[in-house]
Order: sequence, then structure tokens, then C-alpha cells
Amino acid sequence: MDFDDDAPPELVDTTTNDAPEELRVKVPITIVTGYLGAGKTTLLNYILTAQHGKKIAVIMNAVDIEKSLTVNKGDEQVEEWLEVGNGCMCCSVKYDTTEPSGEVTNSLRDTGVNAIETLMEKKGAFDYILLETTGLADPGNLAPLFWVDDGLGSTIYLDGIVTLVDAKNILRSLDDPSGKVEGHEDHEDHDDHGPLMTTAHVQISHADVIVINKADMVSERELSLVRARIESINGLAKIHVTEQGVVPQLEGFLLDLHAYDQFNESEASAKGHSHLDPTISTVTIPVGRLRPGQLDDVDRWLRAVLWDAKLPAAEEANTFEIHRCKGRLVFDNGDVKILQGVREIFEINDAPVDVDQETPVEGKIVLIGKNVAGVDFERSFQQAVN
Ligand SMILES: Nc1nc2c(ncn2[C@@H]2O[C@H](COP(=O)(O)OP(=O)(O)OP(=O)(O)O)[C@@H](O)[C@H]2O)c(=O)[nH]1
Ligand SMILES: [Zn+2]
Repeated sequence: MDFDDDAPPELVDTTTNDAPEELRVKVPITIVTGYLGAGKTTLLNYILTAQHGKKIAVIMNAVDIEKSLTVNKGDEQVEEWLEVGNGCMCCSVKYDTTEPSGEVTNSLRDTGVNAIETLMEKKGAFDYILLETTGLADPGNLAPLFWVDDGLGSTIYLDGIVTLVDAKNILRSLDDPSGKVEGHEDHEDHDDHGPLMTTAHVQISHADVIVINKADMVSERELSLVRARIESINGLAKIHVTEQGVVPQLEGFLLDLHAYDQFNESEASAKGHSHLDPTISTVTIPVGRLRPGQLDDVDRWLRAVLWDAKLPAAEEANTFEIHRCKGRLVFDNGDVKILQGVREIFEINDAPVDVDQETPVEGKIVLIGKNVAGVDFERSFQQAVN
């Protein structure tokens, strides 16, 4: 199919304008992050040229005022420019520190969402949106932009975060003081002490899928060291190994991740309790069956841990910082709820009804963050919920 140079790409409009708002199909957005040169562009180019019959909008290198947007249709590619208002999409997102919740204010959140919605109004909807961040982006700042409450009536939703790592350089990046990131806003006082936290750390800790790329550059042994270090940082993410970003399929690797609305048992399969990384690790808190009335206790405990970065009733101050949390809460009346959190923001929603699956007997909460090793979250949780 040919494109007229001047004509906009004719994408099929799946959001028929006369359809009621709530019937519109929401478009998933995947954030693709990874350290400088890890292979993000290589991966996205591979996706744009792979035959998959899907309309995928790829927003490359989201750093300039105007973002280059490549729309893929069949074997044609069309460049578009996406305006996102005031400057860098990731840097313009700031937490409102006057809100105890640290919630991103709606106006800032709207920046990224509106830009994409405007584009879809002009061009018709996409099946998927992939957003490549700059190599130095902290996905914890970007995710809340697209993690929008249903109530806001957005036409897009955050499907998940994919982090690429360069198999050859990742271990060095994790130990390189020049890659140090500033502490997140409310914990700056702890920043000069404690173990080194690099950009590579925050990109791995927030990931739902980690692609270890450039496998051709390392030996089997090096690769297993890389994998072990990554698993010890983030015990929730699915890990894939690739060369030239060639993933065997898109679903589950980059698309259809449902990382922000589901909690799959396999993901949280306890991968042991290693502390290979001195900075960030994953802890799992087993949660027995709860009474419906205990939801408030869980909520209060999470607010203390995520908003105040402290255990309720703890004598000593902690210095932990939670980047990602996920969980499943099982209630004795049969209800199942899913916990999702990124940094200070969290949500507890009813689990999607899955007729094939039996109601799980027990719940769990998984926390990924800085300085969490050695903190007795489990005991604190048991005390708070009773
Ligand atoms: N040996 C090898 N090289 C690769 C592989 N994947 C990508 N590269 C090369 O690595 C370099 C960086 O790849 P990019 O895709 O530009 O990486 P990026 O993450 O987009 O880089 P920035 O946008 O600069 O952060 C390029 O020269 C790629 O050709 C791989 O699997 N093996
Ligand atoms: Zn930025």
C-alpha cells in the first residue's frame, strides 16, 4: 500500500466516535526503557519491521519538545511528530510534594496522556503504543503519567514497563558511581549514605519485563551472573535473553503484559532470597486470608510504608524506599483483590474474574525497593493487620 506524502496515514479508527465513552477500546502503552546503548532503538526497529498485523505507534527517544513518532502500518513507516507541551515528557512529571500521597497532579498527568489522545483523534486509534525513554530516564517518574484511573475516562492504559539491559555492560553500570541517581524527593536526607543506587538500578527495579540484550557479547557464565544479579534486584519481572532485540513473539514480551492490572502466580514464584545486589532487592510478604474489614488495616499499613517510608510503630527510622509493589489479597468471603503500586502511588482493585482459575487460598505482597533487605516487613504487616 502506498502513502501519499502529504496525506496522514489512514489508520483504521476503532474508536467509532459515536460509541459511548465506556465502550471505547483502551489502547495499551508499554514503556521501553534501558541504559544508554542497551538496544532500545534496535528492538523498536525490529518491531516496526516485523510482520504482526498490528497498528503500533512507537514514540522514540522521548526527550525533546517534539517527539518523533513512527507509525507502522504493514510494511510502511510514517514519521509523525508528537508535541507534549512543556519540554521533556519524563522531566516534566513531578510529584506534588504538598500531597501526602505524593500523587502526580492531574494536570501533569494529563500532559502525556493528552498528547497521545490528541494524536489518536487525528490519526485514528492504534492497537498498541510503545514509548522509548531516554537512556537516563527513571521509569518511576514516567509510569504514573500513563497509569490513569478508570474514572478519568482515558483512552489509553499502562500495560507495563520493559527494561533492556546490555549483557556486556550491565554489571559495570550497576557498580559505577557515575551512574548514581538522586534520591527520590522525600528521602533526600538518606542520599549520601547507604549503597549506590544507579540509573540501571531504578530501570531494573521498576520493570515488569527485563530483556537481556547483546547475549552474543558474553559467555554463558557471564550471562548467568547477569541474570542472577537482575533476579535478585527484581524478583517479579519476566526475564528474556535476546540478540539484536529479536524477541520470539511480541505478546508477553512487549505487548499484552497486563502488568498493572493482573498478578500472576508465576511471576512471583519465589526465586530465592539472594542478596547479590547491595542496593535493591525484592521481598515477599505472605498474607493469609483476610476478613473484609481488614482491608482498611492493609491500606493503612501500605500508606505508612509507601508514603512515609516507615514501618508503623517502628522505633528506629528506616531508610528503605519502595519502587514497585504488587500483591494479591484473598478474603474469606471469596473476594480477591489486586494491589498495584509504583513508588508512592498504589491502588487496590477487584481482581479480574477468571473462570478458569480457582480462587487462590492465600495472598501475598511483593515489594521491590532500596534497602529493603533485613527489614522485617512481614512482622510489621502481621501486627498491623489483626
Ligand atoms: N553485538 C550486539 N550489538 C547490538 C545488539 N543490539 C544492539 N546492538 C548495537 O548496539 C548499539 C546501540 O543500540 P541502540 O539500539 O541504538 O541502543 P539504544 O538503547 O537505543 O541507545 P540510546 O538511545 O543511545 O540509549 C547499536 O550499534 C546496535 O547495533 C546485540 O544484540 N548485539
Ligand atoms: Zn527526561
